[in-house]
Amino acid sequence: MAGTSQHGKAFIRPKKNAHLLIIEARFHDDLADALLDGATSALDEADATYDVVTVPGSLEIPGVIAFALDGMAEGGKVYDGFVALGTVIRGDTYHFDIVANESSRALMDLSVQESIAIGNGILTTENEEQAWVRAKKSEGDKGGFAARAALTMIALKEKLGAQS
Ligand SMILES: Nc1c(NC[C@H](O)[C@H](O)[C@H](O)CO)[nH]c(=O)[nH]c1=O
Ligand SMILES: CC(=O)[C@@H](O)COP(=O)(O)O
Repeated sequence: MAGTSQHGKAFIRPKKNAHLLIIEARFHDDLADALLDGATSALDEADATYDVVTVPGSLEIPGVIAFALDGMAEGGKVYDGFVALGTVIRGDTYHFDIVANESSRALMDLSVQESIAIGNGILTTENEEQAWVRAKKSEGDKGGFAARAALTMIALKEKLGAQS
């Protein structure tokens, strides 16, 4: 896979034991297993804890983060960061563009407007083959990448003094 590297220097870990929410879309079930495997392995390795919420498709992921933020504001469970996992594979219609673009747009809006740490592990590929290369922990490990990106954002939030 072109451009694959561990990007090791880009990742840092938070000082605190972070607790994250993984939201996984299972529209493509087997690929979802692979992404989740990578993400949970990365969080385990960093001694982070996590809950997992499952949704039907990637378009539902940002809404779940919004629900969790509402819950936190009401005294519910606190999450230091979020990991979004899903796979969008191009079909015959414009639906691909809607799911791929809108899921990421909403994640970016949440990230910037709510000042929250999000790792975006939603694959957007032309076909299943491309998706597998990116989802497998032993290959592209995009689930692991998204989890490490979320931990890095939590650490940067700590470093820059933002309140969680
Ligand atoms: N086609 C894909 C979808 N589509 C489903 C939507 O995400 C959503 O669940 C539906 O529109 C109901 O609101 N989702 C994916 O994650 N991947 C796809 O390839
Ligand atoms: C997200 C997609 O593109 C796909 O699942 C939908 O396929 P289609 O455009 O053929 O309806």
